[in-house]
Amino acid sequence: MLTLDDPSLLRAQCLVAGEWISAERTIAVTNPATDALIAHVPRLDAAATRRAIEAAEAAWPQWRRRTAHERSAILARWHALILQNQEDLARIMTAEQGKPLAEARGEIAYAASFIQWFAEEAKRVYGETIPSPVASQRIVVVREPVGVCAAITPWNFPAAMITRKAGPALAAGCTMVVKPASQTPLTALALAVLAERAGVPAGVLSVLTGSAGDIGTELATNPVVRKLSFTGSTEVGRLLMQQTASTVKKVSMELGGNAPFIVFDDADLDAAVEGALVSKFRNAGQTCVCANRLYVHEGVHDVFAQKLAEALRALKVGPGDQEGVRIGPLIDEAAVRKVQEHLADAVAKGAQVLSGGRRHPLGGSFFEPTVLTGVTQAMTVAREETFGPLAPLFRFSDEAEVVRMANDTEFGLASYFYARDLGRVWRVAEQLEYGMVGVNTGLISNEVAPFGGVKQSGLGREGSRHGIEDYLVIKYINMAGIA
Ligand SMILES: NC(=O)c1ccc[n+]([C@@H]2O[C@H](COP(=O)([O-])OP(=O)(O)OC[C@H]3O[C@@H](n4cnc5c(N)ncnc54)[C@H](O)[C@@H]3O)[C@@H](O)[C@H]2O)c1
Ligand SMILES: O=C[C@H](O)CS(=O)(=O)O
Repeated sequence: MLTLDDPSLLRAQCLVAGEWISAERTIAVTNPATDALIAHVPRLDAAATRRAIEAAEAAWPQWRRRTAHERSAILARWHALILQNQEDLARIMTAEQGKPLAEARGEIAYAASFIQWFAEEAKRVYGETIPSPVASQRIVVVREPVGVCAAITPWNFPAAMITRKAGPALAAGCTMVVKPASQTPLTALALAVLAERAGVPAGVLSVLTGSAGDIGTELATNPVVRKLSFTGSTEVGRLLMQQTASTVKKVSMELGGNAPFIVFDDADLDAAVEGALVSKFRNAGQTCVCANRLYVHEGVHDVFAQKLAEALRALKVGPGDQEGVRIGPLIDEAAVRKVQEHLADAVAKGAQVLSGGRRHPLGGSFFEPTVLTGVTQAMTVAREETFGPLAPLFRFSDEAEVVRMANDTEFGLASYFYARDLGRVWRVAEQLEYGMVGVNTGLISNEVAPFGGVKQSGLGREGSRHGIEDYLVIKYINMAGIA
């Protein structure tokens, strides 16, 4: 049973055009740890999406005319309300997504930090003047909100992936229609309750649950929508890029990953093990920046493998609302099957299970944190994002060879390596073909740095001073006839 200090935050309705609406057709939201029903949310369609888009268009002129300071003050209130309700929001998140409560609390704080960051960035959308080549002309450049925006977000970070988009959009003076993942809508709807309480005007922010295809296609093809920001799989990202092309929308794509995690022979091994635990097993391995391939120098491989396996054995697996749990359930049965497929393929091709390797005795979608050794580039786990608690170890001996193997993927989101030689740190950091590089750390995500990938891991950056750029357009004003 989900017990909240403020039960009104558990909202089984959608915020559309300033109204909370229900629907005859609904989607069941269940707890992945217990399969228990939490709530039914509306199964909205393209018509409801059009209403939200029309309301966003109608609300935009007034919202963009507010001063940056006024928008900033509303975002600051939203930030404060999120933190004041952190415990309830974390409970809702753990119930519908499964992550341990401590991680959920952390995600709520992380999500709130984007609202706070962009409340401040709203006041720094600067323009420029350019010396004119013509004496009677003056050249001014201003940056303006792009207009009605759409956001489609994944289930693994149900709060932060929304605020990482809504924060800069509203700060820039845009309006936004959000479609959260159907597995984790309640966190998004609770954030919408708090946005409304903070003073976000009707129509400026709508949150719709329902058919991904129906809502998504409307958001991707409706000409009123000028910008679409997507976080999710590369496969769906490609589809949305095709669909948005018909109306030439701005797009931000935060897509899949296949992060290498390299441990050199001069690494601090205890730090590397700690980094591997964070990078590989946060959210039970269900993050886009999880270490997906662990390359360990042959000179330290066996010690590192034993240390990692020993550290894993200390991690408690169980429902996220239980005290001390570090590894919650995977989101669903399909996620477990993908881990099993990667595991079976690797073992069939010669890998060995050092630790774990089975469904957890708790049953359901719980899986033992697993370490594989003897893994090679020929195995599926080297090419596909596992998105589960499976740590495949690859041996290497040569720096140039391991950089080549690390870059041998169509993905380019996050990468990590542990080394202490300064020359090696610079060489490897510069040669890794990724949007983000963690050096001697397994956790690189924060609101101040530009988060995003290269190659087929996406387009654009979220967070940092760059994150608001995707919600702005540049206008050049030439004033002639000046004596
Ligand atoms: N780069 C990042 O910042 C980042 C962050 C989190 C997750 N991810 C990636 O997301 C994936 C896991 O999340 P997921 O399973 O929710 O991804 P997903 O692509 O299946 O779904 C993401 C969102 O897209 C919606 N969607 C699905 N099909 C759609 C369609 N045809 N049209 C419109 N919308 C559609 C879903 O309902 C959901 O809201 C992984 O690949 C992970 O790497 C990336
Ligand atoms: O799944 C990847 C998200 O971006 C989570 S985080 O930003 O790395 O915490």
